[in-house]
Amino acid sequence: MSDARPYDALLLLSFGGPDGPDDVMPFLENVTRGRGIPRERLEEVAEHYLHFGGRSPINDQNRALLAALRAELDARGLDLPLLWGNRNWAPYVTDVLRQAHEAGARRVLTIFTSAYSSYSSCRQYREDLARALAALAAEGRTLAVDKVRHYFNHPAFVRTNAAAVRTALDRLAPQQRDGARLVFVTHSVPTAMDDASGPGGNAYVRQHRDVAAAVTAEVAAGLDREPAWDLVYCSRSGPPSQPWLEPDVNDHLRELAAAGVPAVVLAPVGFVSDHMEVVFDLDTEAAQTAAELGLPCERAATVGAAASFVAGLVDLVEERAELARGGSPDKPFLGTLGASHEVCPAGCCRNLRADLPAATGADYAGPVPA
Ligand SMILES: CC1=C(CCC(=O)O)c2cc3nc(cc4[nH]c(cc5[nH]c(cc1n2)c(C)c5CCC(=O)O)c(CCC(=O)O)c4C)C(CCC(=O)O)=C3C
Ligand SMILES: [Fe+2]
Repeated sequence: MSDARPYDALLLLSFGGPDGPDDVMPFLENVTRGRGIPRERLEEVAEHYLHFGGRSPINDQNRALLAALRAELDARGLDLPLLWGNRNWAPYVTDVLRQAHEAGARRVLTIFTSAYSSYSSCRQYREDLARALAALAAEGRTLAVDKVRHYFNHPAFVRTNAAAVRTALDRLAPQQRDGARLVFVTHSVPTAMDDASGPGGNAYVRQHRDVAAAVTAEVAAGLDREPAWDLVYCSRSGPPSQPWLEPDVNDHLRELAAAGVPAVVLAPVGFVSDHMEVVFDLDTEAAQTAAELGLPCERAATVGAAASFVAGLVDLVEERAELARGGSPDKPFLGTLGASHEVCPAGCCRNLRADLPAATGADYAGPVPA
């Protein structure tokens, strides 16, 4: 029987993005406040958004995911309200949690639109939640928030990505397919951020490598060979003096072409849907690089609102609820790292700039008045 108790609402927590040209600069200012991103980089990224009419794809992607989640919750008889809140653009998480509290919610379960550990992909969302809870506590509203575990190695995430890679391979001409390289892509982060990721450090890279290997193993099971793979990065930001994870996807495509690799599948496993990084950095920029090199290149779909992925997310909701009720659910995973924690250990994915409260962690003491 399906059960989400003790939770009385489910929150999809995301990054947010501009909905039109007038939103672009205020959105970018929200994202980069206090982060020392050079002005030229901001102007360049503003151009990427303006190239798409000033509208990020992320909001529509989230709306599609919400609709699919609602349908899957309903199909399992889970009638808890489904909310959507963002860090950098409306609907802002504090406003959404305030409305939820007004409607009677007291214990909210959260899913982040990011599958991995790191300050940017996990702890910063936990800080957003802590800030929202503190603001609401100051208004006399008390809420408790938990999150589902990291889902990078959940079978649903791995297998949905593997199916997308197979589909992309099938789009290549038969004579290119056999030697095609699987190039897994994620968002670059400062190497210092990776060093501080997860309980033991470097979790960001370790988790991505684990996913890449697990997806490749799933793909290989349907072929008569094990394709070669690499993990590369896109969307580097920050000052040039600061080391970020490399290689950049464009540099890597140049190396592969020089080495005579016949074709490439780009698999953006670092992104849960077609964000700006995917439609610009990969589908526009990297596609252009590959075309210049004469290197056949297919981009695999992101998990987006695929039914198999959405079913996995709702499995995680049920798993987390059972844990909260004191049960010991099965925690399925693929790869070598094991099922991740749902309550982050103290100091996990440390903020290198400031020490701020972060919800859903062992070291979180509850709402901190603003
Ligand atoms: C790891 C990671 C994820 C994945 C986890 C997750 O999904 O949360 C992610 C997601 C996203 N990043 C996004 C957009 C931006 N990220 C920026 C800047 C930065 N990202 C960073 C890391 C990450 N970012 C970092 C270390 C910076 C430097 C500044 C800082 O230390 O914080 C900037 C500033 C301009 C620039 O410098 O590029 C923008 C506009 C969007 C929206 C896209 C859309 O609109 O579709 C999404 C989903
Ligand atoms: Fe980003």
